[in-house]
Formats: sequence, structure tokens, C-alpha cells
Amino acid sequence: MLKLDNCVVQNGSFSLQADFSVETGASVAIVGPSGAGKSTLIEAIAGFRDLTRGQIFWDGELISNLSPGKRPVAMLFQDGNLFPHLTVEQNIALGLRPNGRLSTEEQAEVQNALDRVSLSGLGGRKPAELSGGQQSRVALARVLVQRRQLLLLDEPFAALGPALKAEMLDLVAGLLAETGTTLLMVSHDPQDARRITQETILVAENHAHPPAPTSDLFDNPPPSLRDYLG
Ligand SMILES: Nc1ncnc2c1ncn2[C@@H]1O[C@H](COP(=O)(O)OP(=O)(O)OP(=O)(O)O)[C@@H](O)[C@H]1O
Repeated sequence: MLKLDNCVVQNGSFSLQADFSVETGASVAIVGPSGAGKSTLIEAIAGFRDLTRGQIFWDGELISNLSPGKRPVAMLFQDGNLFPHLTVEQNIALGLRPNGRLSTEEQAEVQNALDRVSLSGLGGRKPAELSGGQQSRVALARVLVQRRQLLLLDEPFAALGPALKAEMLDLVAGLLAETGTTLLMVSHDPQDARRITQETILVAENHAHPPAPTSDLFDNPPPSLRDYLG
């Protein structure tokens, strides 16, 4: 279970309060108006922002005092952050070892991740030789080899067309179900939230609210969400 205990995160003069828990294995969307603090929230969980109050726990263990690399967290950014001069395999290998050579076992793990995102045979290409959707798959494969228990997505597929985005979301949902990974996903699109999450955290008015059932929230949105949805 992920627990944010009485947390305050500061981002310049902006501050966000968060006091909620997420069950292990749950898939949870994070929605709210632009500038409400969705990215700030997941950056705090990932360890890229310090808390000015409170603590974060994973399965009862304090993680908010750990550096990002030591937390049980993998994060997938909007642009995928692929290195253009490295091959697909080398980009994925970075998820296992930031530098240095891979063991035979680790090489097999990279191939396995390529298989799981349906990119077998394309490991020798550079990112520029792939379509946008294929590049997203590489970024996802790099996250997969890290085998972290909590996956944070910050609008990772926003640049893809609707069909491709839906396909990527389904791929993520399938992989999560296989591995029991917990998901927190920032999205501006209610359809994304409805597609792969059961619960949603509303971030509005300087608060990250506890997860509520996704369909209830969008069927009967509170005023702050109604204004945002239009
Ligand atoms: N460097 C900074 N200095 C001061 N304020 C900042 C800084 N960076 C961000 N903010 C403020 O922090 C608040 C939260 O930003 P954040 O990016 O977390 O929002 P968001 O909900 O993810 O927005 P969006 O949906 O537009 O991506 C915003 O109101 C923003 O103006």
C-alpha cells in the first residue's frame, strides 16, 4: 500500500496537501485542472520534490527519506526520454544499468521486455527509425525491466493519436495485471481514466483528494471537476 501521511509539497509559491492511501495493485488516475498540482504530486512520490511536511510509506516502510533511485518507483515521462544516439536495446538496458555491460541474464531480460511490448527484432534500431507509438513502447519496456512495484505515468501517451493511445493503455493495463504493479496515472482525458483505472484522485484547490471510484467521480463530478471538464 502507498500511503501519503499528512503531506505538503511545495512548488515555488504553490503548495499541495495530500493525505491518502492507494492499495497495492490498484490502478488510479490523477485528474484535475491545469496547474492544480498533478505533476507536483507524482514528482513528490517519485522523490524529485521534497516534502515540507508529512511522510510517504510503501508497504509500511518509510520511502520519503530515500533518493529517487532507491524508491520502489518507476516513472514514465510524456516524451519517453529516449536517447537518440543509442539503439532501442541500449535505451532499454539503461533501465537495468545506467552504465556498464549487461550480463547474459540481463540481456535476456531486455529481449523479454522487447517481446512484451511487441518490438522483437527492432532492438538494433535508433529511436528516429521508429514510429511514435513504437518509441512509446521502448520507453515502456525500459520501465518494465526496472521491475518496480509502483509505476507513475505523467500523460505518457498524450502525443499519440486516440487509437494508438488506447492500444498503449491496454498494453499497460495487461502488463500491470501480469505483474501486480500499482499504477498512478496523470491524465487530462476522462476516457483514459475510465479505460484502465478503477479509482481516481482529484487534484484541485491545493488538495489531492483520496481515491474515489472513477465512474462515480465522472458521472457525478464535484464543482471543481465539473468546471474543468466543461
Ligand atoms: N518553478 C516553479 N515556481 C513556481 N511555481 C511553479 C513552478 N513550477 C510549477 N509551479 C506552479 O505549481 C503549480 C502546480 O504545477 P503542476 O505542473 O504540478 O500542475 P499540473 O496539475 O500537473 O498542471 P498541467 O495539467 O497543466 O500539467 C502550478 O500552479 C504552477 O504554476
